Amino acid sequence: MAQDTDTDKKHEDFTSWANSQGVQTNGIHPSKIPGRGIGIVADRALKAGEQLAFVPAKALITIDTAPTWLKINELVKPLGVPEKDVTVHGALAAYLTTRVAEGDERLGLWRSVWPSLDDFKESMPIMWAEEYQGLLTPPAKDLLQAQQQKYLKDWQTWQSMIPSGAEKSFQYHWLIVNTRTFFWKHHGSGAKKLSKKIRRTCNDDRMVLCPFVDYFNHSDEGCTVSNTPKGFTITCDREYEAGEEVYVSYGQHDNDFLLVEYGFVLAGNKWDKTKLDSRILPKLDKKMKRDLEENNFLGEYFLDADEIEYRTQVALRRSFWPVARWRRYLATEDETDVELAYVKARLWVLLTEYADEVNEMLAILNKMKPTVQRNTLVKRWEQTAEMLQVHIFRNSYQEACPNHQHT
Ligand SMILES: C[S@@+](CC[C@H](N)C(=O)[O-])C[C@H]1O[C@@H](n2cnc3c(N)ncnc32)[C@H](O)[C@@H]1O
Repeated sequence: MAQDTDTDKKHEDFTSWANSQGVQTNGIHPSKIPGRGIGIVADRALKAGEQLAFVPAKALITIDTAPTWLKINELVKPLGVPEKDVTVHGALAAYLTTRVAEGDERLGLWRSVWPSLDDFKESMPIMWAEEYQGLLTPPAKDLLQAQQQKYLKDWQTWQSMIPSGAEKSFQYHWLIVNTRTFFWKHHGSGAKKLSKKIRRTCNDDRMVLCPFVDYFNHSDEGCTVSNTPKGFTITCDREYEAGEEVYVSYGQHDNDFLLVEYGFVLAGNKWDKTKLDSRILPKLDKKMKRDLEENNFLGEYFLDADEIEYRTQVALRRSFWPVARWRRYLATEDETDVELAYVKARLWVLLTEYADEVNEMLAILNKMKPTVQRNTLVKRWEQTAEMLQVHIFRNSYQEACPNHQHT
């Protein structure tokens, strides 16, 4: 109980500090939410269209804040790193790491409400033991690999700037930036001082840390987050009852992406889908891959609970049709009933093989000690199984040949 009071006090103090920085909040407060860390909750009944929060530009930590101190222009050359490799993500992580090591007071209250390194060790796959990483779904494994490479590149760029022995702190702050930044397109004069090359790369990751707004948890639908040169505004998307959690949406992300980038999966996610590349790519020979690549159809084969995406359909047909027949399909999408029945049968086999893999993974996971990591993995594999089952049923013999009577 005493701990909860401490937790409340911490968030009250941070909110007062944020207010002193010009952050306006209306009808909402931060609160502990089981399974979601801290989130934002309605103080009272809220109406659609109400402004819930405003964060002025001066309260943000941006590439404009960081380089003034990091003097990126002067530092990039001695770092010996090509300018194109300098990311805003890495710069912000280096900035936070060094400021924290120097005991920056401004960050003190804000940091006190961030998740701990131990929280990340449980939730973020990049911090998991290899035993758990090896049990991720294939699409999540691909995402994790890309993230690990991104991290490594940033670490190699910035390590000479980081106080010795602070790699763990850099990694922690890199994850803070990964999970708590928002996209802001209005960089100010600080960014203009950066070389053109760096600014070009900044276009790809215009990340900013936004006090208070970084308390909002994600849902597939949520309040509107808008930004202007003046700052960020959060506008209520619908009616909320007092005590109800209020969300924003971080984007139209599937659960493999949410898991790797943010450390959670949603129970109901209208944007959820699963990638079939690990099943389809091995069925393609060199020539098939070349044909697909020439037509911009190589890789990124998804299905969701409703449909098998068009590029997946295209790749599947290339895996067993002669190229001339496949090109006709690309041009007209025509196919006979017999051809369609055959496609369905091949799809059924592919999805059934994947479903067998899912069941094997679930059997392994179900024998493991129920930790947070293991439970998250079980959820993700079960969600994958559900999406596959819909299409296994739709492409089953009975569905493909509804007029056929079994005797
Ligand atoms: C921008 S922060 C939101 C505030 C955060 N919950 C906290 O405790 O400070 C993003 C992180 O919140 C958590 N999160 C956001 N939405 C979530 C959700 N719907 N379910 C579970 N965790 C969520 C994840 O750990 C994510 O990395």
